[in-house]
Amino acid sequence: MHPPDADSVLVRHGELGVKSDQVRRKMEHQLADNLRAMLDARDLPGDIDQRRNRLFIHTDHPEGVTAAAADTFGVTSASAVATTDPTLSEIADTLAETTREQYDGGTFAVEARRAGPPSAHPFSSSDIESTGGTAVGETITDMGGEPVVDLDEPDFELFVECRADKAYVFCEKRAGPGGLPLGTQRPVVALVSGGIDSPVAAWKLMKRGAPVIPVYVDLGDYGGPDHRARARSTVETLAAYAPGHDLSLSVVDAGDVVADLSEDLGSLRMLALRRFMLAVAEAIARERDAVGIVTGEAIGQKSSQTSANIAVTDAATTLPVHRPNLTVDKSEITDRARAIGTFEDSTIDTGCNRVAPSHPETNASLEAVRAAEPDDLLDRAEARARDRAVVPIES
Ligand SMILES: Nc1ncnc2c1ncn2[C@@H]1O[C@H](COP(=O)(O)OP(=O)(O)OP(=O)(O)O)[C@@H](O)[C@H]1O
Repeated sequence: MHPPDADSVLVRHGELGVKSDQVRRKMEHQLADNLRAMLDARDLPGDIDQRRNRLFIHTDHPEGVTAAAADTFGVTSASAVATTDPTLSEIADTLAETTREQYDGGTFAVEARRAGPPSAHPFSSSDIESTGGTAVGETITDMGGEPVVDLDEPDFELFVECRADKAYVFCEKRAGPGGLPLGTQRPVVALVSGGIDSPVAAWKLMKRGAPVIPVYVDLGDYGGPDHRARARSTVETLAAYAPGHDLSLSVVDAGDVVADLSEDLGSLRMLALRRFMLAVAEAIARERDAVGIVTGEAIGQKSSQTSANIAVTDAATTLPVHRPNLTVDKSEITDRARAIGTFEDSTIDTGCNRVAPSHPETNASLEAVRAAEPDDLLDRAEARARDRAVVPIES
């Protein structure tokens, strides 16, 4: 919902404001680049105007641009605004026009913020609220309604932001993902299985500014083409949040490794496989200058993810393994997957064979796993990582 004469989108970012000037400027530039790429990816016109602590996108497609900004990491909220002169009468007229266009019954409120030195305007923010509120009330009466103000939970809310040179009127603050602009942290390798959890984990790292290098370990007969396709689809959905950043999917062939482990390792096979995957991720990270690995694991969610077993798998790599879902309940991870759009891809039935043993070890020791797994397991991981296929992903 936006004012009829909306000509720009006001983009707010949260955490950047508390950084030093130098860091903030760099992050704001990255955010502007990412917004530019997001608009291009969606074929939306817009001129980005970078101001201190906020950005404006001047556009004649306010709805689409608001949605694009609200999908961009680092953005806390976005509003399609009508720009007007910073006078009480112009602001009141714009509020009245917006009411005529958008009011659909119920209570209303006007919330105003005035910024700048007191000398910038001969009125206060409460003056804007009372003059604006009167204009809105009169418009509702003209429309045959009964104007009732509710400052706590209005059905229809209008906002005014009045600055020294311009005033902005809007009816919505569309929430963005928050976090930091993508590209303001060093990259990490994301182990993406295509299940519900790992795309969410990768998205969370992206939200904090770290680009991800997605890696899928192909399980051969234990996975199959649908399993691979599912992983690819989740990465395509993630890539839509990251235009301008390369999310090509590395596919590492491991069918024979899984078959060997399944034959020889009994209750420890999942741990050896997880260690193989982390070693693959580390090899790719070293080559691509990435500084960590992200997985979808949550403590205790599966036998390979007990606190004891995580210690054993972690020992396969010297890189930090980020597990942003570690303490998050499955229902919450699933809600997030639905919100970011990866849930549907993740729940495609793949009919893949089960690698996990019927009685998996839940309290393994590193010594026992090392003794049981093939001596060359981690070397094989390194070799497989070198031979990987890279599938381009469009954003
Ligand atoms: N085939 C795979 N390729 C790449 N990474 C994988 C693969 N299988 C598992 N992983 C990584 O190991 C983590 C734990 O594996 P788990 O068996 O729980 O995966 P899953 O249930 O198939 O998928 P998810 O954890 O995404 O829901 C995953 O979150 C993912 O980061």
